[in-house]
Amino acid sequence: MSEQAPGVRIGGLTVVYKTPAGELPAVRDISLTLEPGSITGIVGESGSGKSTLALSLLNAVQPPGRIAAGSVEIDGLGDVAGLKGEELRKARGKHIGYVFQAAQNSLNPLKTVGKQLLDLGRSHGVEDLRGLVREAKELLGRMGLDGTRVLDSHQHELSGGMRQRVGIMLALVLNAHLVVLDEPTTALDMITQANILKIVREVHAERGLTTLVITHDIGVVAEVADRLAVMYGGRLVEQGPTREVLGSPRHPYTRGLIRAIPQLVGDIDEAQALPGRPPTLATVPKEGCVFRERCPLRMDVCDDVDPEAVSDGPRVVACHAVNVKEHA
Ligand SMILES: Nc1ncnc2c1ncn2[C@@H]1O[C@H](COP(=O)(O)OP(=O)(O)OP(=O)(O)O)[C@@H](O)[C@H]1O
Repeated sequence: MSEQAPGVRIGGLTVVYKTPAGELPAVRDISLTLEPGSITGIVGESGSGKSTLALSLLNAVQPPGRIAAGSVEIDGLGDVAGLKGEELRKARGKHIGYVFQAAQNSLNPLKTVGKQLLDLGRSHGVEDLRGLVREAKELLGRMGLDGTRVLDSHQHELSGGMRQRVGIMLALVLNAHLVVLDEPTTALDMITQANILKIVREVHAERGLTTLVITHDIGVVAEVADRLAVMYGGRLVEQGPTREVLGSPRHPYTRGLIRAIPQLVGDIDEAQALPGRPPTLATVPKEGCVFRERCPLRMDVCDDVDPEAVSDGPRVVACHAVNVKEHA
């Protein structure tokens, strides 16, 4: 892969998990482009399929899950949905930096962070291991940690927030140009969170990265992302430039998500929780719109016909009610 920010084109991606009721889709027919050099945020409530989509970028969906259809084209790597074995292992880490959702718990409890860093470097053929350690310390220092101390520590000696920052360091240290951050700031207090998001933005700009941030917290996306994609029940319901989507959300789900956030609404008394609960794999409707059970704009057609994603300039919305209104 080139030393520049790669573009990523996800096309018609469907990922299923095997369940007692058969194989059910957690991600269904999703198409999404990550422009080179952009930060894209994916938001949605728990269970909407965000992590499954992110894992597909590394072809790392584990059984009982599998990519059932579609492609994930990454510039310089080709369709990673078709990569296997050694090729795939090399692509991970070196080309794609990844912070897993449970970053606080993903370190090896028996080895110091420094030893794990060296293992990571060796397994990706890094020759200048001293340089790697220097880089790791620099990144940890920027995130407000004492790099030397952290590298000498075992997992149990670090707080959840410190482990999370170690996870971010490990995702960035190999100089991958595509970086996927799954809930990068969940264990952090507000001030540390703001600081980490600032560093994510800085490193993104300095190194020329393409970055994907997965979060249930729309405030995080508002803070960092150029583009925003909203997932519900395994479908992408709305996407567009972050400012436009947050400023004038079109899909009723996006509107509901935004109305539920006091910081974005501007007044805690105005914030209204989104009624109802998101579907699970077993309850997500197989036909029609996945959001209809909670939708204030529900129409008859929503029961039978899955709304198509309709583009309007940089905005894309999949909703019968919105698209009828705006294209009438
Ligand atoms: N290993 C698995 N086996 C069966 N179902 C799974 C498995 N992993 C995830 N799922 C289901 O797939 C759906 C999507 O899960 P996923 O973790 O991708 O969502 P998410 O939006 O990232 O949610 P969260 O923020 O809670 O992680 C959920 O209904 C989840 O229960």
